[in-house]
Amino acid sequence: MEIAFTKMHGAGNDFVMIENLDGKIELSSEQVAKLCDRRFGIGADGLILLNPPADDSVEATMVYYNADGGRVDMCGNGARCFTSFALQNGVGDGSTVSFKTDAGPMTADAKDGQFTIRLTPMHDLRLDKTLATEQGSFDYHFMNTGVEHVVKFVEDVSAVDIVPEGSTIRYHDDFAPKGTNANFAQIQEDGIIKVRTYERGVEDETLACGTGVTAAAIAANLKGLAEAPVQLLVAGGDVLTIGFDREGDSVSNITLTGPAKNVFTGIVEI
Ligand SMILES: N[C@@H](CCC[C@H](N)C(=O)O)C(=O)O
Repeated sequence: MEIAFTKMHGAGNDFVMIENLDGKIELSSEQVAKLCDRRFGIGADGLILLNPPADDSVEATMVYYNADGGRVDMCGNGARCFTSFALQNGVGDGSTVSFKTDAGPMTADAKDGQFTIRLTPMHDLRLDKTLATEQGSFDYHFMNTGVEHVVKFVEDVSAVDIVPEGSTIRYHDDFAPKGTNANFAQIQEDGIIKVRTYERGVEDETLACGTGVTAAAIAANLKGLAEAPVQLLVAGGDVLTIGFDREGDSVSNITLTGPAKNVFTGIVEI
């Protein structure tokens, strides 16, 4: 079977996008993993299906798979690419799209090459926790911004050995059985937060993580280290912007703004 795809990226977090508005394409996790493989497939951090809406409250459904073929609830950079891809495929009103993800419904819009998604409410917040590992203990913050994220503030993010440190957090018993993504964040003097992320399901550092920078921005704000809107510099070199309202300990109306770009299109055999 041949499938048409578009390769896209959002701040260097890259995805295979497949238009499936007739709902005919169903992929096994093995097929997704092969399509995302950088040697035997197209190569990507994740794969996204543009599926039909499940009901008339939205215009489409976003189905997200990590590169390992596992389906997870949400992907922030992926949702920006999904917005652009849906608009390119005639979904929405030309600049705005509503869609369901496994994390919940969301709306998004496009303006001047920037895409803004309104995220589902943040939950499962755990601030100021301590993680004991074989390498020692450290403080962290945890929350679900669509998917699970640990945020660890560090002095110099370039000095972090992301894969061993990130995988220690990702597979730690405290986050079992689902595991978590791990973000290392440095508050720079200019107020921009530099973030590097180890992603579950890619099992490596990615060049950006939208829900991860959202967690870092909210953690920084709740700790009195940043004011909304928060700007975050990701490993791919782009700056993403997180907006939200804060009242006491409550955070609402969370938005993620950044680029989404087409790279190439093609036909792949599965
Ligand atoms: N890159 C994404 C997050 C994708 C899901 C993540 N790997 C997980 O397993 O939770 C983003 O931009 O948010």
